[in-house]
Amino acid sequence: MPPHLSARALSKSYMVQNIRTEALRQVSLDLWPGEMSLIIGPSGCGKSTLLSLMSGLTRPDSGSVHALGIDLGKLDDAARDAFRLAHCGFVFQGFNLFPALTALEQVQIALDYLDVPHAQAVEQAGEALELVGMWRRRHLRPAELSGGEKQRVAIARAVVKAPALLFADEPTSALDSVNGARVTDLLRQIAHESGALVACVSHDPRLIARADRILEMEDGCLIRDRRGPAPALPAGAQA
Ligand SMILES: Nc1ncnc2c1ncn2[C@@H]1O[C@H](COP(=O)(O)OP(=O)(O)OP(=O)(O)O)[C@@H](O)[C@H]1O
Repeated sequence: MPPHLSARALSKSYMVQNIRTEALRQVSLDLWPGEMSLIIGPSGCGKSTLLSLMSGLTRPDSGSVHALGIDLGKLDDAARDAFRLAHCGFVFQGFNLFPALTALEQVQIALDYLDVPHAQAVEQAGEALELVGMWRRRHLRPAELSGGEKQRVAIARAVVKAPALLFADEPTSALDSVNGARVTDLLRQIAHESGALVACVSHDPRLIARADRILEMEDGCLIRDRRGPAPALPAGAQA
């Protein structure tokens, strides 16, 4: 099976007040569907930059990203936006939920952007909430949910359109260790059951045991790439 995402010799630097920071130096990697890869490393080593380049949110200074066989560097901004809308889901540390919307509406709204008919959007949103164990709390607004529950709603919103590529940037950093572990297990379960490629950034070494693959970064470079110790979740397992 070919990789769903191939990065080659990716480099990115930032200039701030005449000081250049090399955030990423010649990073190459392949990611496959059905796997949850964890990108770890110390603060400032380039993890978020790598995720941003791989998802087409940012352009590299040099190097290339092929995602689902498409060279993202050849797409103009509008085409990259369309690619992300169609194929990518994102989960961020701050949940990014709308305060006024219920859990069901938060998820349903992701389908409105894709012009999915209302009744179908409600049904799919319900299924996504079921997947993350939040169906029974679908009428609640963010202020009425715990941090772990909010992150599960955010994950439901990211997966409701069945993206081939799911990117998570520090999805557990606002959570205690129990909820952090549950959210990580859920991301892995989604990779295994839906076949999505899941790339997750974290500086939390406790998550290493829960990933299929661990990519370790230091100073803008990928310094280690290994398989995780986590056994596959049994079919139908609840994270
Ligand atoms: N938009 C930006 N402008 C200037 N410098 C940036 C920008 N984004 C990242 N950097 C710098 O690039 C380097 C890598 O940042 P990045 O956010 O990718 O690291 P990280 O490993 O995700 O860090 P953390 O774990 O703290 O979130 C850092 O030195 C950071 O200060």
